[in-house]
Amino acid sequence: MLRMGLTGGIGAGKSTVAKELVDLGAVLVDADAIAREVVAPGSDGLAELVDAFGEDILQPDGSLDRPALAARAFASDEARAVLNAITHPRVGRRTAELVAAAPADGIVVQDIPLLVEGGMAAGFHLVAVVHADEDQRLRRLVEQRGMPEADARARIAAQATVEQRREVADVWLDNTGDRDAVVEQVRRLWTERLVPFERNLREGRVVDPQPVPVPAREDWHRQAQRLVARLALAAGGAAVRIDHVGSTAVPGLDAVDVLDLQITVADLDAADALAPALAAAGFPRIEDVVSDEPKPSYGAGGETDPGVWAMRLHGSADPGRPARVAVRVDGWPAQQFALLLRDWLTADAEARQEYADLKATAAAEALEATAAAEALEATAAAEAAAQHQAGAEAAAAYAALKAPWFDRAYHRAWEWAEKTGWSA
Ligand SMILES: CC(C)(COP(=O)(O)OP(=O)(O)OC[C@H]1O[C@@H](n2cnc3c(N)ncnc32)[C@H](O)[C@@H]1O)[C@@H](O)C(=O)NCCC(=O)NCCS
Ligand SMILES: Nc1ncnc2c1ncn2[C@@H]1O[C@H](COP(=O)(O)OP(=O)(O)OP(=O)(O)O)[C@@H](O)[C@H]1O
Repeated sequence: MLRMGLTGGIGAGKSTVAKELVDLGAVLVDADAIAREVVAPGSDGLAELVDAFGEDILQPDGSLDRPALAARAFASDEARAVLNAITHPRVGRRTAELVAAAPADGIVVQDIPLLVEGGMAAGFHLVAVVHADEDQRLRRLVEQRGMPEADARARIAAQATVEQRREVADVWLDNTGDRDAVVEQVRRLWTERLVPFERNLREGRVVDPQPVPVPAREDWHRQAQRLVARLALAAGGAAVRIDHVGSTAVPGLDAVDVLDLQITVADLDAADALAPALAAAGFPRIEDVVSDEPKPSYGAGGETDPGVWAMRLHGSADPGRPARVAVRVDGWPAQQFALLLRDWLTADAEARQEYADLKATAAAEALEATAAAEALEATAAAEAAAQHQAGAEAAAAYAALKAPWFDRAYHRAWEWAEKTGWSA
């Protein structure tokens, strides 16, 4: 089951997006609807609200007078905290029941207005934020919903900022245009990302990146932090630390668009025990990698023993966000070197340039191999197979190129570490 969190400020267009996703086949779990259910007449939720706020919040028929409660709740932070403390745990429990009842191969969309405020983002495979400018939202709420402007403003003031939502957004749905424009974005999201992501998740398959370096992207760091948060939640106490490593963690370095993450664990048994949780969170295991790491030809402290380069490798199942997750043992050379390489390349412009050149050469070779494969194959399936083969050849060519460079780099980086007093 793939779970996507859908959020956005009041009036941004969540319901509009959710409706389209349901039409496409998603299972919707709507937090606003559940929030109504848990305070329905006769519920213990409603009884608690009356205890806290008084009989004034009831209508003559005994049901909740929503405008009366809203007037209290959005007038003070304290009152809203009391309201949230009563409703949110109940909403959480009911949500869990509904999600558990969804089909195993379902794509579950959870529409949660307060996803960011509640710090829930890391619990989803993907978070989509619907965005419209504040004055646009106000206009829509006032004109189409008949909400008094002051009420709409009070709710906006009680919610997260645009910047806070950007932090958690894997997908940004722009609803500043007309309805058709956002619906088109939703359809593309569904076919290009959600459907293949769900299938990959179910089949334990990871996505491969395009093997071509792209200019360094400023948001790699932020994207990586979102994956780190997801991995941390999935790994729990087994993770000693989780870091963004590899080329995308070096500011300004052009790189293949695949995020490298490293989970540090106490030992390889801990790495193995983590595999099911990582797979369920969207990072299936790739294979047992014993020694795909650069092995220096000399060095102190056991670095030449292939055993201490052992790790477990996972990859992202999300077609929109290729990533590799190496699970390595605390203090072993490979775990230390991943952190050191990132910091050394960040500090040493010359080394960074050498490394960028190496990547560019490898990319040119990959392109040649791909072009040759395309020229040979006529059918789509054969082409896909040939592409895969070309990808493997390109990877092998890259490995052959990079091994000697890494062998030297390992020692250069450690020399730099000693000189500067670096520690992980
Ligand atoms: C205060 C209540 C009675 C007002 O009811 P009303 O029918 O006017 O609004 P409705 O429930 O349809 O919510 C509309 C929108 O208001 C915003 N909103 C609602 N509750 C909150 C809140 N506690 N904090 C910030 N914004 C909120 C959301 O954007 C939501 O989508 C109601 O919103 C409520 O019970 N809120 C507490 C539960 C809650 O937090 N729900 C939001 C998602 S779990
Ligand atoms: N692109 C659009 N153009 C014009 N009106 C829109 C557009 N998108 C949504 N609306 C309208 O704006 C209002 C708010 O949209 P919607 O109900 O989808 O937002 P929401 O985020 O679910 O709101 P809430 O936070 O109250 O649940 C609705 O009346 C909707 O019909």
